Amino acid sequence: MNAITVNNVTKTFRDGTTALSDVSFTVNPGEGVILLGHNGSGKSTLFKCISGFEKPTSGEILYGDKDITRLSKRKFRPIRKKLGMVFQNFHLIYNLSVFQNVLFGAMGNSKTFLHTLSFCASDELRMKAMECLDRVGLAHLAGRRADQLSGGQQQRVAIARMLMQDPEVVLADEPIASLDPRAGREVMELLWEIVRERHLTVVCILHQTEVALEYGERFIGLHSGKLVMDQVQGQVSKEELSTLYNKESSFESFSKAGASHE
Ligand SMILES: Nc1ncnc2c1ncn2[C@@H]1O[C@H](COP(=O)(O)OP(=O)(O)OP(=O)(O)O)[C@@H](O)[C@H]1O
Repeated sequence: MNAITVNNVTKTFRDGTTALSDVSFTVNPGEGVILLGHNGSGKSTLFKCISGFEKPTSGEILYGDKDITRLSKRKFRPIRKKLGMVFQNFHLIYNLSVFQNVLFGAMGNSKTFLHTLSFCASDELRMKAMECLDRVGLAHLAGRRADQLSGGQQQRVAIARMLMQDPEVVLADEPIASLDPRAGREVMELLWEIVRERHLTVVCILHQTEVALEYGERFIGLHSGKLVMDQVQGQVSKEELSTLYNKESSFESFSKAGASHE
């Protein structure tokens, strides 16, 4: 298992918007980090940089000892496979079955796209897809079209699809934002159970401060592109987390506990 180290990352887009400004922190293997911040604070940009969809303008992002910002697409591919993504809007293929959606999760590990189509997939892959669906409690819905599921069920399918990848790291971008409170809790409970049982590293963007406090071991806060909070559980209150959502907040009172993680 590898640590993820973000070193002095700045990202300025072509139109001059600086989304991240000199951001540094390390996520240790197996750590459960909640990333918080107001709309536009840079959370998604940071995720895109960590998952290789955006290149930082300066700084480096290490996966273990490899600087992913300098790797070619080909060299980055095996690392990309270790990064499982869960999105707010699930990103399923809605006119395909639940089973087929989960099989697609193996695409990065399979030799060709064809190997992940249900009629071409090996028995081994098919069995694994059913195991992943079973883990999220949806094996009985394998044959149903993805668009005929509730939001909570769709997110569970997305989690099963991610498990097909055998990820080391889970990057969850507001995984419960599209769900009602009850379904959201169920998804968080399931996601956290899975990351704990597999000792996965997780970085999860959340807007719900109570949920964040319940699940996070560590809280990283961004404000206008800057890292303004890095605290472990027990060091931070709901009120302090809430100040991250006020663009006018001043953060001088927060110590960045990052030093304790380095
Ligand atoms: N491709 C882009 N080109 C120009 N500016 C961008 C681009 N992507 C994001 N930004 C800007 O960068 C800043 C950070 O955006 P980002 O989406 O990372 O924030 P966020 O914290 O994820 O917000 P939200 O909670 O609303 O998803 C914003 O000002 C946004 O408008």
